[in-house]
Amino acid sequence: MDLLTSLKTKVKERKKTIVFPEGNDQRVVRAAVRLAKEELLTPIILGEKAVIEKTNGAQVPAGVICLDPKTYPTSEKDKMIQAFVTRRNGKNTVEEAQKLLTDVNYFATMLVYLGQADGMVSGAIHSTGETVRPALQIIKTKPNVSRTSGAFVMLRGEERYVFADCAINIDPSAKELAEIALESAKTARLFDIEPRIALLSFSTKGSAKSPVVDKVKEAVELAHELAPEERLDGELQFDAAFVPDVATKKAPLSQIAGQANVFIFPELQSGNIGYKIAQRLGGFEAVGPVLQGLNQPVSDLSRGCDEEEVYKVALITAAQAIGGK
Ligand SMILES: CC(C)(COP(=O)(O)OP(=O)(O)OC[C@H]1O[C@@H](n2cnc3c(N)ncnc32)[C@H](O)[C@@H]1OP(=O)(O)O)[C@@H](O)C(=O)NCCC(=O)NCCS
Ligand SMILES: CC(=O)OP(=O)(O)O
Repeated sequence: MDLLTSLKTKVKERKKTIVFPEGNDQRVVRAAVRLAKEELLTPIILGEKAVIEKTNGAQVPAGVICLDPKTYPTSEKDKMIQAFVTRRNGKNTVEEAQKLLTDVNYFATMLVYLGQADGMVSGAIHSTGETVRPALQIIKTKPNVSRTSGAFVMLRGEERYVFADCAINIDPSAKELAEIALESAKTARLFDIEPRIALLSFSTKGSAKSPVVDKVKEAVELAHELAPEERLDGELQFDAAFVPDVATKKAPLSQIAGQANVFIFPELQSGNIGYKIAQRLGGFEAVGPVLQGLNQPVSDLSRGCDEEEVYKVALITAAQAIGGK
């Protein structure tokens, strides 16, 4: 079954509510309206109804909730402010909370935190920092996860891979890299990919020496200790990880080399550049970033996304809300 069909089947059974803070962006509004019409999820679009309908170019159908934070009932807003201050545990005052909650990403994240939505999709017009910071501060990571990270599912014909971290951690430590690798294995399984994980480098099995290579080697050791059952290896160059002939020459003893389908980049510059090259030169569709390791799903779009990508990322967010990772 292709990715889209399997996601639709999954989310249709247990319709989730997803909040879209960017009600003034046509790609977002049209994708949300489509998802409602197809009865795949219940969208909450933030903004004034008249503006949302103008953005859509038509009235929004029944099943779409338009919610304007500016006219949100005072009693509900007060509850939200109190919940925010409590969650921030001394890090923000009531005055700061009032100001922050005028930001649609903070407002939408609080709807998720308070259980009024099951997930959030934003980032079509907001930067990654603006989109994910509220989630990092409010929703936070799951008990055994110290850092959230961003994975892309890369699709081309029958090919399906996971690339991470392409979105969040600028220079992860060895421990964080190990965690990113193991969280990416869970993301892979969410997309029916049985993970074979390569921790990438410019070195294969000691061919180059550098502290940055040592970081990747240490991450491999830590990941093996944390999850000995996972099929994982490194440090590997991309060709050694992906091309069987090259793997035979560069890493003949590796069980993963030449067969990897989950690629872990050593830091964010290579991860973000790598996925965009595969997307723009390699003709892969890049779906994501899927944020891994959060207590509740929040997805950050790329600002270069189109309506189709918003549609798919929303389906993924709903699938994350259902679980099964
Ligand atoms: C994600 C990012 C915005 C966080 O930066 P920041 O908000 O300045 O981070 P801070 O260190 O001030 O931390 C803010 C909060 O988030 C938490 N946090 C930061 N990074 C986190 C992570 N990866 N996972 C979990 N929590 C994180 C901090 O613990 C802190 O929580 P607290 O306020 O409760 O103490 C930053 O790492 C970043 O800019 N990454 C690159 C994003 C990007 O441009 N990607 C390319 C395009 S996708
Ligand atoms: C994921 C990503 O690179 O996002 P943007 O293109 O919005 O910076």
